[in-house]
Amino acid sequence: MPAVPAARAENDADRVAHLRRFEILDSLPEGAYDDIVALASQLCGAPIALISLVDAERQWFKARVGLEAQETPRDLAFCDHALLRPDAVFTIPDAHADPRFADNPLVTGPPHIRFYAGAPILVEGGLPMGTVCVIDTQPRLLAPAQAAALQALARQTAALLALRAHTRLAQQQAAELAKTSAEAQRERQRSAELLDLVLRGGNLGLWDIHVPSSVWTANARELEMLGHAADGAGPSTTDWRTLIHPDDWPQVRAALQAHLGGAAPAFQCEHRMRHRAGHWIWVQSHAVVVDRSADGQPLRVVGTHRDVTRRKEAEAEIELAHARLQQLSTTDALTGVGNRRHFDDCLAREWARSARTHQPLALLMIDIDHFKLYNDRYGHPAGDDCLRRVAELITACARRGGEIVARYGGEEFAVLLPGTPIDGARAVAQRCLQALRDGAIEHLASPTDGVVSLSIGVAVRVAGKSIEPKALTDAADAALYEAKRGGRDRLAVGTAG
Ligand SMILES: Nc1nc2c(ncn2[C@@H]2O[C@H](COP(=O)(O)OP(=O)(O)OP(=O)(O)O)[C@@H](O)[C@H]2O)c(=O)[nH]1
Repeated sequence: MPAVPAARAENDADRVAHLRRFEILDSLPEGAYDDIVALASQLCGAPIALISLVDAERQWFKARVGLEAQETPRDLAFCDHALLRPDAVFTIPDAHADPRFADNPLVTGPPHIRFYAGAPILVEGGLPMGTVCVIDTQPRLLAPAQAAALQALARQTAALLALRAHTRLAQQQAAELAKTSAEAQRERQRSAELLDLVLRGGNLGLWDIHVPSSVWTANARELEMLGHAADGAGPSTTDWRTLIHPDDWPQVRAALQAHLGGAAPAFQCEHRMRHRAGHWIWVQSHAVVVDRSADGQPLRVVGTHRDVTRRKEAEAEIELAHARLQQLSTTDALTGVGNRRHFDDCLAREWARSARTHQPLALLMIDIDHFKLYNDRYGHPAGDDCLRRVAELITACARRGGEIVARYGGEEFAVLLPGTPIDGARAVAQRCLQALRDGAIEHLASPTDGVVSLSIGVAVRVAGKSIEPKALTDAADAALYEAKRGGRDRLAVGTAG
């Protein structure tokens, strides 16, 4: 008659799943479990003692004494029967006399079981995982104290399983924590790399000011920008204010105070900073308050600096070029005094001023006498030299400041005298005539004294609603004509319009 397998409990699948969660099946031997079977064998005086865990189709021995086999099929397992009465010690006093086991190969063959007693190992929730059991080759019984000891050892085994579960959970949590913290570390690293990339890509130095102490710290790029070693050896001062150009300090302070006081969302400004080599570099500065005290006082400001020295230099060059261009566009190339365009602009401007202030505006129209004859006699290049010299002499006569000397036409000059009444204008004209006489530029072809002379028309007007600037130029032209007609080397004053 074959062995009679135990009936399966309804929750057997749950039980097996629970057992497998301990991940103990097929694990290596462990001292704590070995101790339990050694104790069971000794306390019960049995040659064989096992911790048998009942898997789906086998029983596997976590610890054993007196038996070679590591596992047996579940159908042959005495322990499987013990699971049906979880609260009691399952005992077979004599397997030969029990029809369920008499033909069991473990009874008829090695290890020749006659006696079996198994205490179920009950884990949390009351599910039996297997038994702590003792086996003898002789029929017998357990004393009540031995049965109680076997149950105590089964509880110890359950406690070991619970401990194993807790340990594994703790290990898993520790591993997850380590993973999370490694991920957080990696994330921090990535952020730092990204920030570095942004700072490098934008060529930005990073700085940090502790506001109450004004102590300044900076990253490697900032230090490098200021000429210090990137290894962190910064400027000898920790007070950032001493690094700022004194001329720029008021502007920096105002921008900073606007932000610290809440009037501006950020501190932004361009200013110069001291380079270690002694020169100044231009930086574009951006910063924000990142920490405030409980009462709202700024504690920490973090910002960036971009070196904009090259841009600033380029801007200065462009400005200079622009100024040069501006000057070129208003200057007569031959004589260096203002050109006609400049004169026209100045006349319009001064006319408007005269209209506002009711101050007189005087104009001298100055023409070189017999200049055609000069060119004819001395040649055109000498004529050019003569024009330059005359321009110099006239400019020297208009020395009050505010006067405008311009080349009006070929050998004709104009001097505009803002705020000058007729007497003053006449005096300037006289000085010009005298300067030419004193200058004594040889002009042997001139019927007038053998030196270059001038004819000057003088006119003065106060601008008004019904009078145009042309009135002034026409009057000066008419006066000039009078001077020519009167014999040259003289001035004539235009009549008041
Ligand atoms: N060398 C030189 N000559 C110039 C320049 N611009 C105008 N002239 C000459 O100046 C002369 C002006 O001659 P005119 O207008 O006849 O008058 P003028 O000979 O000075 O005689 P008056 O004005 O009547 O005294 C002309 O021969 C022009 O060629 C210049 O830039 N350089």
